[in-house]
Amino acid sequence: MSTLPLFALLTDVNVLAQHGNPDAPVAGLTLDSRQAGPGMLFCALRGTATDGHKFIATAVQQGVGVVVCEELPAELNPATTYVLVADSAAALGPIASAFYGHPSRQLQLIGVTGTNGKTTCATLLHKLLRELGYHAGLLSTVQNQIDETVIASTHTTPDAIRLNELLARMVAAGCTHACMEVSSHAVAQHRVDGLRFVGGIFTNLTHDHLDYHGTFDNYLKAKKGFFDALPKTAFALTNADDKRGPVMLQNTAARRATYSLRTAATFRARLVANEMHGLLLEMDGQEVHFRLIGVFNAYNLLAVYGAAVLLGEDPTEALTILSGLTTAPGRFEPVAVLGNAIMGLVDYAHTPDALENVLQTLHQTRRPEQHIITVVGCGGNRDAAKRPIMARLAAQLSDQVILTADNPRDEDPLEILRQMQAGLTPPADAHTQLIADRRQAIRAAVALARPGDLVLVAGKGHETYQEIKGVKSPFDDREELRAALLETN
Ligand SMILES: CC(=O)N[C@H]1[C@@H](OP(=O)(O)OP(=O)(O)OC[C@H]2O[C@@H](n3ccc(=O)[nH]c3=O)[C@H](O)[C@@H]2O)O[C@H](CO)[C@@H](O)[C@@H]1O[C@H](C)C(=O)N[C@@H](C)C(=O)N[C@H](CCC(=O)O)C(=O)O
Ligand SMILES: Nc1ncnc2c1ncn2[C@@H]1O[C@H](COP(=O)(O)OP(=O)(O)OP(=O)(O)O)[C@@H](O)[C@H]1O
Ligand SMILES: N[C@H](CCC[C@H](N)C(=O)O)C(=O)O
Ligand SMILES: [Mg+2]
Repeated sequence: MSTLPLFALLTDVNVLAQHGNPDAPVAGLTLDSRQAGPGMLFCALRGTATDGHKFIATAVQQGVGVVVCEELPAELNPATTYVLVADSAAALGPIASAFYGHPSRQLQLIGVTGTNGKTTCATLLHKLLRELGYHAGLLSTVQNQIDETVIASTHTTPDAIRLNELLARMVAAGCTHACMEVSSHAVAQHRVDGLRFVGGIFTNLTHDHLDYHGTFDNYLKAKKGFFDALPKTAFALTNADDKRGPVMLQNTAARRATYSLRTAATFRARLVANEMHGLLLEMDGQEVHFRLIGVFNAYNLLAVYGAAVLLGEDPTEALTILSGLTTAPGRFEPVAVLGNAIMGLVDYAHTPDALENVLQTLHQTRRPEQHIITVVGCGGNRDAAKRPIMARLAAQLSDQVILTADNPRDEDPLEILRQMQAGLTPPADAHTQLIADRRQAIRAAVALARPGDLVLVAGKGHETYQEIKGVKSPFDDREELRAALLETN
């Protein structure tokens, strides 16, 4: 087993005190005592449910050689080295980066942050770089990729250890570029600390995750923290049309650039046509057709185009490739069945803004006689404040709505539905139903549809499971919708 001496991992860490052997060999890293083993470094993190410091003794019993912590245990094991730091989470990024040979420094690493559009932008940029001929990696909510090899994803942004391990695998596979999503949780939990980015993209900021961040201001600060940490060699590309776009770049050392559909900006686009089969945009003076649908995707496309140009790619070549790209899985994904004229759509809209955008897009592009039937829910153990807002938006912008379960996790599915229902005002009640079982809800929506109508199943997109009471069972909106459409054929 190859090891590295501890001191080599602490170069970028502010160590307050150290007990034991500074050259202790480190064979692996973990932040979870349940994964701890001989010769490993255990980093004790203060979490949301518990405190990793409680598990130091267990980790030591399991043979870890090094413990990184914010508070030393009362009794120290003479065979273990203890490293005291002010913030373990902030120390872990640089430690993981050093352990895996600073992979981010060997890649052109681009991070995308914002409430909505991260997966779409990161995936489009990855596809674009691949078509330009580069070996490139992707870290996203849907999946991680090394070129075309898929590695399952558990988080939008993995923890610092897994993140650096994946980046190192990309470097080993010959990748020159990597595109990744940077979630607000990741910034707040220092998952990306110690990485060297060559560019950052901001999409937008609207309501989400207030359960975790407490206030909108904290949520904004988490996103802004990513840009504050960018080096001056990087670019920072923001959405000038978003109210919070400019503030993101306020304190960044990076080269600033903007994109806009409405105002003067480094990268400009004009909407020529927004239709069910795609967008026609004038981008940087050239009129181009794109296969993605909806004005919100015009922003994603423009951001990716801007990033490609800032990376030094040829603008015309970038536009030509972008024009042929399809979107990320489960994002405005059509589900059609031969012989059935009902138009099915699966989308990952799980925030009020995303749901409104998708429904507005359907309004802007549908024929007048087409009805919109929406199936939507809200996740359990997540921001409850968005529940009534999402139900109200769904009811306002659809002809029929079915409220249903979306990963209720540890919560009572019916209670989540009641909280959603509280957002409805009387006339909306008449065209809204509650069907907790998502399969039944999708079937009921299809049964309500007439030929030509639109059935939108929102909130789960690419997900292939439904999590109820801690148990994940296979469930895929696309398969369920397809099965329901086949049944009514
Ligand atoms: C709320 C949140 O972000 N939780 C993440 C956090 O866990 P936590 O703070 O709850 O950890 P904890 O259970 O309190 O434990 C504290 C520490 O003790 C350790 N421990 C715990 C028990 C034990 O026996 N031994 C032990 O060592 C844990 O490993 C941990 O290091 O740190 C863990 C390790 O990095 C993450 O896996 C976990 O993600 C959970 C599963 C999660 O659901 N996260 C979601 C909310 C999330 O991060 N989402 C964002 C995307 C949001 C978006 O895209 O909009 C993401 O980036 O994926
Ligand atoms: N630029 C955008 N502005 C607003 N809404 C968008 C935008 N792009 C996508 N959406 C909507 O948000 C949904 C989620 O998009 P996407 O997966 O790209 O976002 P994300 O930021 O990665 O989300 P998550 O935080 O869950 O990782 C899409 O299915 C679509 O409904
Ligand atoms: N990244 C988001 C995704 C929510 C998707 C929705 N289907 C849910 O499970 O709540 C989160 O973890 O809050
Ligand atoms: Mg995502």
